Amino acid sequence: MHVGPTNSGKTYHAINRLKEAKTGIYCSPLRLLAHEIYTLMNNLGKPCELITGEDKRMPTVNGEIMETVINDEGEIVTPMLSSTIEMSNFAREFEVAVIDEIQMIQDSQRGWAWTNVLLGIKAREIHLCGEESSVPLVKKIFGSLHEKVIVKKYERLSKLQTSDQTLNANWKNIKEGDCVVAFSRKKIFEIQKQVESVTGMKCAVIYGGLPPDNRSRQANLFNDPTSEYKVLIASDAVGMGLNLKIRRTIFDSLKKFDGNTFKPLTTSQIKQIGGRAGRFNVGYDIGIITT
Ligand SMILES: Nc1ncnc2c1ncn2[C@@H]1O[C@H](COP(=O)(O)OP(=O)(O)OP(=O)(O)O)[C@@H](O)[C@H]1O
Repeated sequence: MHVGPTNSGKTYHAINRLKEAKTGIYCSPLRLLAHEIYTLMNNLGKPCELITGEDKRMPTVNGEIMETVINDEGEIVTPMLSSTIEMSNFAREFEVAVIDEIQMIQDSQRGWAWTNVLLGIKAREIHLCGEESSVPLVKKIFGSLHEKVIVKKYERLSKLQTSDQTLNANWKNIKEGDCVVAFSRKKIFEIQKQVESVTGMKCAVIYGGLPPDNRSRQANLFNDPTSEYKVLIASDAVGMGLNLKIRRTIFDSLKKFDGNTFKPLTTSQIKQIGGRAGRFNVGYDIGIITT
């Protein structure tokens, strides 16, 4: 297990191990991250297939789609596979499996997928990345199976501070590198309109339902210092894995609708989402969180 706060290099170390493996699978919490690892592996010359709920892509070699390789069972076989967690492959055997954001195993709606992969994936070595809070549960599960769990703890690579001042939804105070987090698509577009009109800066937009290619484009626009997109308006979809050049995370609300009622965000959710600010090696050394 690679555990620690956001931006502490957990995924970096797990992916480094995946890069060395002859065969491997990356199980992603998000389509966009599955795409990222698919692209990374193929660019490294390790043929990698992509499977998400709405996309299936064969490996590419020098930008060209690779010929299909089919095994005796009629399955397409490539050494590497990057998939969303719900689309993980339980039939194939892998040297290394990387399961990202393992704390999601405690999620009431999607936790089943992490449980399935944890217990069902056929890999000699499983690397779990996520919050330290998931260690007791994972140890309990593997303990009952007499499997060994090694826990590696990481420290955050850049500083994270909370601000003692709120913006009070006064969007005039928005600055370059800010990311406003809101929890409905309607609210995201409302804020985008307001921020653009009062600051004159363009806003990139990221939310869960946005197709992955579009999401990558928005992330690239925001990260590119030469683009006119200086601000990001996003849902909590930014809370997982994306490398974004955020200076300050501004929560539009500290409550989120869970399908039944509005619930206050937990400390861990605030850290996960807010911790996107000040990401190591991609911009600002100190991240700031405010409302
Ligand atoms: N040892 C390292 N050398 C160079 N870059 C690193 C190193 N460790 C991490 N990074 C870079 O720092 C950034 C954050 O690392 P990473 O994504 O692994 O963090 P994480 O702990 O998995 O965080 P999160 O849970 O937020 O995704 C990435 O851009 C990663 O490439």
